[in-house]
Amino acid sequence: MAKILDNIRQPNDIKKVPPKEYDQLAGEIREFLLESISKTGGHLASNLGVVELTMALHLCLDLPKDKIVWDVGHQSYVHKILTGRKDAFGGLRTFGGISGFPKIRESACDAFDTGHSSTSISAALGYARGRDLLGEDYTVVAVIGDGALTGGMAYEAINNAARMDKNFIIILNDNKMSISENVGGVSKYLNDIRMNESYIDFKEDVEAALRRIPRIGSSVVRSVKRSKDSIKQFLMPGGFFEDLGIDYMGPVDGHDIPQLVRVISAAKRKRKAVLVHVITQKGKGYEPAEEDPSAYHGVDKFDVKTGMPLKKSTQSTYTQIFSRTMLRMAAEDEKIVGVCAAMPYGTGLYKFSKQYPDRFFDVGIAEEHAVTFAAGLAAAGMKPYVAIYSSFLQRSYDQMIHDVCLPQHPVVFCIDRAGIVGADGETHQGILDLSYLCSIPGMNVFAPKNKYELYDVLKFSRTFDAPLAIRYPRGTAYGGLKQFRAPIEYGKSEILRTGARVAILAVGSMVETAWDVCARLAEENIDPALVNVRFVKPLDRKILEWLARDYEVIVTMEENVLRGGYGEAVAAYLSDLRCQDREKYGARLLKIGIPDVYVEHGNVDLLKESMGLDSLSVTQKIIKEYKKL
Ligand SMILES: Cc1ncc(C[n+]2csc(CCOP(=O)(O)OP(=O)(O)O)c2C)c(N)n1
Ligand SMILES: CC(=O)[C@@H](O)[C@H](O)COP(=O)(O)O
Ligand SMILES: [Mg+2]
Repeated sequence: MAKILDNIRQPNDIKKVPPKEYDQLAGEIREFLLESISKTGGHLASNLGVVELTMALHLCLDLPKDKIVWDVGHQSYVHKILTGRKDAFGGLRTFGGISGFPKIRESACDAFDTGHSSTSISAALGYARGRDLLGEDYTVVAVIGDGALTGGMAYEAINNAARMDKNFIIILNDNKMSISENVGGVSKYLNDIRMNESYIDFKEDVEAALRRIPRIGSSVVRSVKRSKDSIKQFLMPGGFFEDLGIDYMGPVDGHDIPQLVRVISAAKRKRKAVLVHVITQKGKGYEPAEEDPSAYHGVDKFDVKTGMPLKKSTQSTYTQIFSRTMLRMAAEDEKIVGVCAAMPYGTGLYKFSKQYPDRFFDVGIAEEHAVTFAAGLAAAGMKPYVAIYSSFLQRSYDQMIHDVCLPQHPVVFCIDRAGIVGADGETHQGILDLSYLCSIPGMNVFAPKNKYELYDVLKFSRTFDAPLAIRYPRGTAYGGLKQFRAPIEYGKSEILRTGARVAILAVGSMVETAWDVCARLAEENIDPALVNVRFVKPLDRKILEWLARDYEVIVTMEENVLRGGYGEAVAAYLSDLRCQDREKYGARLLKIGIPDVYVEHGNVDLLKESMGLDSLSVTQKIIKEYKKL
């Protein structure tokens, strides 16, 4: 049977659909999302939850003239389907395929690239201010989730938006969920409003009735609106926003298209900033996702019938090693506390949160606060472990300097998703952390070579009385090289092979690759030394002096951009040594790492190969260098 969705081929095509067919179209979109994402993986529950909201926005707006900025952007699949990209979903998040996030390069209907949380209101406000300065006329809408609304940047923007005297629309998509249950005061506030079940017309009817009271009616309404008690919440939910000068409309049923169209159309007529509070269900329309939206936030390929993943990995991930070790350490030391920013599952603190609820803090999507909060915990005598993804920790650069490293509070940063993460693309690749961490005076940086060493360095961290950052990649934990397990010694690297003429210094995940490179080089009668760097900062100067003196080519390997990375630190030190004695420290340096670029989405191995980080590419580069000797 012909599908309505088949006629949605370009932006605004939805406007040709008769209203009586909206529900059928919504059903077809959900069916398409399930069919497609079950084959490719991606973000499911959030997109199932915004089908009607996205349809209503597309019915009320004229894209690409009007602008929608999707916060985080993981919920923009329906927007992409309605703007002519349905047929590209077979390649979702694959190399050269469409992104899982909005990308201006992909479509003029993607007004702003997103990926990290809580940026939408700022970006949209910038659009609106630019529009007004240029005397242009289009609608600007930020769509932000209740989770993203726990991010501080959103309040900086809301504070600024309150001064708008032209139309500016914020759609708050409230589904009570971040990736896990949403947390904090904001979530409670929104829950109270939601519980109130006050609908727009009912609230207006009550207000109109009050105003009809002769002589005193209007003043009654005014005093109620000024009252601090719950009746205000009833009559005027969203008081927080209203008190800031932002009109509040809602709560609105986020699955009722006619109601949404009516409210969004009304919001478009406002000559100020207006927040439309939309209530949706994350995972709507797919029972397994409705039951457990966290589990279906980000999915691998799965069986639509059962909801189960098609392949279940039996090997531990670095996240699981971290999770298990945290539980063991916490059992022995009550000073150990765990902090995360809205990602207990992803970072491996979920079990810790269940076993030690009083010593676990999920601060919401608030990485800046998480770090300074941890510094406060350390100042109070606790031993804080901040579990956070490499790319999200970028947010907390100043807090790591100002609140942790300058005062030398012993905070441990457990940095997951360090290196190429793959499918999430540019915004999520963890390829900058060695650079930004090593630039901070007083920070110590460790990269474990395998799962045993992650365990060992976590145990080492317990009594380490200074800031320590431990970075490890997404996914399966390398279980090889277990024969090498020298005790962790502060600032010391680990020599795995001595060899001759060529010496490889490999960082973290690159040790596994380097071990394979050594095997390949052996076939060319090249017998390199191999050092597991371990401490990226401080440098193990003794080892570097030895290699610079006794070897002819030094190779550094890191899954990080070269700029400001380990290789450049080694280069600087070798240069200092040569200033002392050019002859003595004459080794040449070959740096292997990620160039000064952003890395798009795709398969991890494929991306590494494209940047020359794979074993064969590294081997060929070393042979080429060796032949110059
Ligand atoms: C700075 C930052 N921290 C963490 C994340 C990971 N993350 C992606 S979506 C999400 C939850 C967003 O919740 P919400 O805004 O309510 O959207 P929903 O999935 O409920 O639609 C989180 C924590 C991120 N993308 N950016
Ligand atoms: C949208 C977002 O930022 C998160 O959902 C992120 O995609 C999670 O990444 P992992 O899948 O590596 O946990
Ligand atoms: Mg949410």
